[in-house]
Amino acid sequence: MAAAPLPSPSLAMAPAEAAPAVEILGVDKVFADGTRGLTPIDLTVAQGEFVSLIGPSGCGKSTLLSLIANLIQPTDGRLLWWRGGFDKVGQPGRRLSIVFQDATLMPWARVEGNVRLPLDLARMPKDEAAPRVDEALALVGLSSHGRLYPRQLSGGMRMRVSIARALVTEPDMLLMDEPFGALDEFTRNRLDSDLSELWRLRGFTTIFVTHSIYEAVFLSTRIVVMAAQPGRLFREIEIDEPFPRGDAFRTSAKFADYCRELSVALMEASLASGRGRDR
Ligand SMILES: Nc1ncnc2c1ncn2[C@@H]1O[C@H](COP(=O)(O)OP(=O)(O)OP(=O)(O)O)[C@@H](O)[C@H]1O
Repeated sequence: MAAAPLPSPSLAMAPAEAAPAVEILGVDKVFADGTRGLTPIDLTVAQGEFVSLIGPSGCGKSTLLSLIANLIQPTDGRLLWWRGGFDKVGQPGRRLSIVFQDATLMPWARVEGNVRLPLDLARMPKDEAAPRVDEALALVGLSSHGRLYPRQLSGGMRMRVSIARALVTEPDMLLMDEPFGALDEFTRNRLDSDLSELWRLRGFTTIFVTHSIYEAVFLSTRIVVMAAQPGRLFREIEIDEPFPRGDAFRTSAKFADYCRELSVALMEASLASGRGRDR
């Protein structure tokens, strides 16, 4: 994704002073069959942060993301989006988009039609939508691919289309559930670099689910480690490295130190899983 510089201000460098984008207040989730997805969780993500959720399988990462996306409701506790209810989400400054692991493109529609889908659903006139689709495709480096069909694209390109579709609504918050998990490591590294640059330039708050230690360290301003049985927050690690980040960071001793620290935290989270709450 060759992200073109944009004039929009980035809050990404000052998350500590930024207002909350989402507040998760004593939220837990018990599913209809009695499975406890999460024990009560308190977590605030500030505007402009890039927060990764990582932890053993079943620790509730996707459940937490689905709660933030309002796709499911908490059993107890509440969430605030930009200090308000979900009814205000979608208004300017409060736009939310989600990207799933599977690109889920419409096979019968061209790339540009797939990217335009959220604007079509919002009944935006085609002539108004067209420049936004072009811009979103440019952001992910697919300007010349708009007339192709999904079957003509590689897995990495399909995921770029999925990201363009999320960006076309100009989100203030982007939720990503293991978007690059199915890609080879080389493609994943490139998409990570491009996503990091897009995030830096556009300043959207990002909450990113991953199983990859390297990916979490490379992308995040903060990593939230979770433990399972029951799903809960276990530890937080701030990644104190300026942006833009590139291969120099990926190959640095500091990067290796963070990876080691996160790896130890994950081992401890794994050991703590199934042993009830630890904080
Ligand atoms: N719809 C559901 N009904 C019942 N149990 C569910 C449902 N969705 C998730 N769970 C359970 O809630 C717990 C948390 O699941 P979740 O998918 O959020 O974990 P995860 O950390 O995203 O896992 P993974 O890393 O394997 O994707 C698991 O025990 C899971 O089996």
